[in-house]
Amino acid sequence: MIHFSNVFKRYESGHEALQNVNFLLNEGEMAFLTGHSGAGKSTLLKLIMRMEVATRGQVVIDGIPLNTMKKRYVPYLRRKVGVVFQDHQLLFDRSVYDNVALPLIIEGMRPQDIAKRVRAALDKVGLLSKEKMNPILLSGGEQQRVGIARAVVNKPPILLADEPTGNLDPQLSAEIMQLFRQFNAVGVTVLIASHDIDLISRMRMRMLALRQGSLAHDGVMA
Ligand SMILES: Nc1ncnc2c1ncn2[C@@H]1O[C@H](COP(=O)(O)OP(=O)(O)OP(=O)(O)O)[C@@H](O)[C@H]1O
Repeated sequence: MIHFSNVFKRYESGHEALQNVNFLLNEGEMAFLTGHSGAGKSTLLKLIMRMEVATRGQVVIDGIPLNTMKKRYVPYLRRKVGVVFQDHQLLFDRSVYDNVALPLIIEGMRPQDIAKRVRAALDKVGLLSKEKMNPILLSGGEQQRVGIARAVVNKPPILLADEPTGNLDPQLSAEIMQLFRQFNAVGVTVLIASHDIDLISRMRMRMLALRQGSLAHDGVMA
């Protein structure tokens, strides 16, 4: 599903953010991506979304090699990949419902189909009763749940998250991680960049650890 072979990424500044990264995340697998600040986590996620392109090597997503992918196919790739950000990037001039509906409106889906999908996504994250509220009134954990609902509303086969619990306390972080597990349990391939080694080790899941752009560890932490 997500396949990196001998991937290097050098930015125009000359900085080599990733060096010879190799891993395969199969369909339906879930893993964490860790590493010190500047280790290359966000760069790796950007390569999967094709916000950046590898300098050498190959990134293949769901059978599609991204290096040679034509620009016009990028929106098609992005529909396959739901993304959750640390700061959730919600719009505070509209309701929870409208925030979650946004990707479907952009896709041009019919309003009655949008309503079904949005309510199903809000139900999964436990926020159906708050659909009319402005997200600014919600707690940090609830805002992150809205961000997750928006990321999964078009049912992408892949879910990426960049520090999704960065601003949350340990209890809320564990709840958010549980939510990712639930999506994984129904077949979604999940990759989560996180600094939270304690939480990751408690979850006993596969961990890809970057150190200065190289993959230093791949496996369940002992
Ligand atoms: N657009 C860019 N141009 C030049 N250098 C960049 C660019 N983006 C990132 N870098 C550099 O590449 C390296 C890896 O950055 P990246 O953001 O991938 O790390 P990270 O592991 O996500 O860090 P953090 O945990 O702090 O977000 C860093 O040294 C960073 O300064």
